[in-house]
Amino acid sequence: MSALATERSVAIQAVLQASRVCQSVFQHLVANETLTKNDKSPVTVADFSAQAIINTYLHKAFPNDPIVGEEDSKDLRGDAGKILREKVHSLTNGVLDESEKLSEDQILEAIDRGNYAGGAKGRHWALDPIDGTKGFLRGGQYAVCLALIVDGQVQLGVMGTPNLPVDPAKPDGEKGTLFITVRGQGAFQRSFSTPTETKIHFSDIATTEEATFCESVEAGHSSHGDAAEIAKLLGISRPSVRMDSQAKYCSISRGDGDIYLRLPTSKTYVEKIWDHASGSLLVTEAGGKVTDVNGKPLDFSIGRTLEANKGVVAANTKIFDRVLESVQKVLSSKL
Ligand SMILES: Nc1ncnc2c1ncn2[C@@H]1O[C@H](COP(=O)(O)O)[C@@H](O)[C@H]1OP(=O)(O)O
Ligand SMILES: [Mg+2]
Ligand SMILES: [Mg+2]
Ligand SMILES: [Mg+2]
Repeated sequence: MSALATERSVAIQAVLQASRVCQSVFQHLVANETLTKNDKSPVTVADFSAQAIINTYLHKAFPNDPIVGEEDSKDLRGDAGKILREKVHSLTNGVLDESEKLSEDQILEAIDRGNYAGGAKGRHWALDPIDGTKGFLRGGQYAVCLALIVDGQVQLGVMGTPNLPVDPAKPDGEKGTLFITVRGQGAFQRSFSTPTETKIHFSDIATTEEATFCESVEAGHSSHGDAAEIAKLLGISRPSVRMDSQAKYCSISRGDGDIYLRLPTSKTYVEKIWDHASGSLLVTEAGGKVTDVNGKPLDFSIGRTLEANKGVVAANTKIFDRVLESVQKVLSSKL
């Protein structure tokens, strides 16, 4: 049996079920209701439900593994949290089998199992139950992201992207793609509906002129202006593909785009490990390279954040050095 085979299959089941609960919340609370512009509650319900489901699956299979999860149950407790708690409870159980159903207390307990501080020793999971909350609300891209970190190094990543087409050549075809990677074993994708996996890899472009950028929709999360300047230096003329969430890591890993930059927009923002753990391993296993904007490897050994890093540069290995050089040229001119 290959290394981490059990972890791989548990992570796949957990992410699939969590992705289904997100789809169900979207159908129940977003698609069928008129939302006021600032009503973020549907995504909150989906966030909590997805974290409860994944932590329950992980705890059942690996009771001693700690979890670094983005959410905690504070907003679901007491009288103030009653309405939200009831929604999370009913929507979570709506996708679970009869034997798996959870009580309200079990849901709260499961969510709070994500309170681990992280660090350099031993193994722990890193979970972003929904990455790309804005994408979720727009019916655009979002991702359920789970990674296993051992002694500070990401060893396994599974990402569910409910709105990403299975076949990029058929944008109106089946949606719901799962991305799976284990260190040293390559990168794979499959649909939500069929377990057959296909190996994925970066496109085989050799020059930056042929490249396409994949960037955040939100300019507040990564500077569009700096990206445009970098594109110019690299001779890129194709328009950037903009999408929310870690689906950007997935897209470049299967060759839909070639470069993903997260260019700091503030001096104070610190990236979180759950936003990059699974995506960065997917990229390296698919033939790409990832560092921060200073060319330093992402350091997952510090705790819940990537405190030692600034921004992210991910690209096809063949063009990576030129991309990083241009990133540094543009960013250093801003200092
Ligand atoms: N100022 C910021 N710079 C970079 N990333 C940010 C910033 N503020 C929030 N984020 C995170 O960016 C991710 C979404 O990125 P994108 O726009 O590329 O889809 C989310 O995980 C979000 O965190 P959070 O989940 O706390 O909102
Ligand atoms: Mg996130
Ligand atoms: Mg999130
Ligand atoms: Mg968040």
